[in-house]
Amino acid sequence: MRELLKYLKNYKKELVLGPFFKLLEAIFELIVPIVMAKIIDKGISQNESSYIFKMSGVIVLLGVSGLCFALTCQYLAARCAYGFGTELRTALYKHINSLSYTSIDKIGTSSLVNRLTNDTNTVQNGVNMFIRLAVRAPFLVIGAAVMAMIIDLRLSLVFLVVAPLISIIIFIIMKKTVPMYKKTQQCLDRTSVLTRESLEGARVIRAFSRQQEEIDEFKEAVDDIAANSVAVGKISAILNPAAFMVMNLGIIAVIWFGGKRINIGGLTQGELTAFTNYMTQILFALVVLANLVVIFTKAFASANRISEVLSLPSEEDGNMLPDYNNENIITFNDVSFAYEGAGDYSLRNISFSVKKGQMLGIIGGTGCGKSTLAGLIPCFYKATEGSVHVCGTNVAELGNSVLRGRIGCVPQKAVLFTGTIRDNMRWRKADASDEEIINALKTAQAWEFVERLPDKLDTVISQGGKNLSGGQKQRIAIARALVGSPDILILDDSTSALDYKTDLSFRHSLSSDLPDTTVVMISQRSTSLKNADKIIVMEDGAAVGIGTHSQLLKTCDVYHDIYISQMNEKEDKADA
Ligand SMILES: Nc1ncnc2c1ncn2[C@@H]1O[C@H](COP(=O)(O)OP(=O)(O)OP(=O)(O)O)[C@@H](O)[C@H]1O
Repeated sequence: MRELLKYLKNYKKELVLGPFFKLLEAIFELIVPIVMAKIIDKGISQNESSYIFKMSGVIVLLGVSGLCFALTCQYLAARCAYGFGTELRTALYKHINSLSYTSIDKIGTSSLVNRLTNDTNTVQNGVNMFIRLAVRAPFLVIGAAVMAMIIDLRLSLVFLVVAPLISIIIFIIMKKTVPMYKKTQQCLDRTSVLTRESLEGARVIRAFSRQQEEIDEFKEAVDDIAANSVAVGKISAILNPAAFMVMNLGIIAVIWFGGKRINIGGLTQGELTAFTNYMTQILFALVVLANLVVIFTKAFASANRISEVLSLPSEEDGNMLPDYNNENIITFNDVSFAYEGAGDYSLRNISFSVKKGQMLGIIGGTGCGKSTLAGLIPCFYKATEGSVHVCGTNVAELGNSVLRGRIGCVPQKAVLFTGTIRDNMRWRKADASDEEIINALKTAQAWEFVERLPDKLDTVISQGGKNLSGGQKQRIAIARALVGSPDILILDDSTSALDYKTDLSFRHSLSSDLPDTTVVMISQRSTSLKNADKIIVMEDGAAVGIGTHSQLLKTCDVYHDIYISQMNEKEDKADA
């Protein structure tokens, strides 16, 4: 929580001046009933119209000055709250970008988006309201009570009964509703996650005709919010009538006892009017305080959720890659790995090494740990046991930007970003020339279709690359990783959408165009890995075979079975 306060440090002036101006407005508001009393007691009772006009002018002046103070406070509050919100959002966004995969997995992407948007807005609103009302409302309650006591101490005993009664009503209602507000916030969170998932997966939902199930699930979540909000509304609805009832009973008591005091000359009519005015001021201020409690409760809950993210450690920037002459560019020493929170190991006792310029193939059934193994090389996750070395240095000790700058990654799902093809191609190397980009596109077998596009490299890729086919997206994603000739290229089943011929041409171009690049290729097709210098056969997190294609055919049953089944499939297709 305290961590968030540092984003307010540039707004100290607003934090002091804002409530100060609101305080001035409240002081002026407290003066008005006194002036009213004077108008009644002197102006009206003695029929002094000039006095009435003069004092009415004072009331107008007080009103206009109060308005100016209120507007100044509003301006300062907005400056502070929105400035704070912007700084917090920027810092949070920067921090999220520096989080390790493990931390991102822990919170979840949808929840991170919510914290970055909804929660920062709620905290921002909390700061705004703090400046505008946190000082004013309690000051008005105390100030009005003091003013009433100054007018008539004995009559103000009514306050001692009315104010605690109203406070008790507010307390009981808040006690019931505050937890419900928290629950509503959780329900809103769930709705945001569902909205995000169903919009992102709209095509899949339609392909599986799951619209109704999604609508039902969404409706259930929205109904939860509605039910909660209605329940809160019903309880909160009691607040105003109950408080006003107590207040009006109080006013009756004040007028009753006050009338008697007027008769014996202990109080004037104007003072009694001022007294009742102070009573209503107290009531309104107490209701504002109740609303403030709700706003602050929400803001504190959101601040905690933001703090939780900010307290997650950033990926530290470690050492530079030293000059390295040993030929083993990647080495796994008895590596085991378990995802945080997952009961079981996803990788067990993996040991192998790859030489510079070689190609390492990884093959195995789904969920056997291929992507997990490849993800340890750029240190997306740190090995739980054992160590991973790149260029002879433990990746856990290397600076991530240094390490990842040397590695080109093509993930399983080709993700492109809004912008031109050229923009997307410059992700590894910001100043890559068109020639470098075109060479990378040629190696990835993508230039043939990019060249035919009317705008070529200037073609705009729409959100998520929706204006490209799956194979085209994959080829651009591969080309993006090739720009700047990385030392290591990781292809995570990245040629799955390519036909056999394009896949073959790509592999040929890769070995001729980037002879010094070490390639780690995950593939379901044994034919794609046939020429690899080393193939790791994975099964249930363990390496059940390591060797060349011909060695594995003889020594590894799993590999032999995969190869034979794929050959049979090919023959079946040829027969058909
Ligand atoms: N972020 C994660 N958190 C927890 N468990 C995970 C995570 N990612 C993967 N796993 C688990 O680790 C195991 C290995 O997953 P991995 O993605 O490495 O398999 P894979 O061989 O690449 O599969 P596929 O061929 O289907 O892509 C699986 O059991 C999977 O459920």
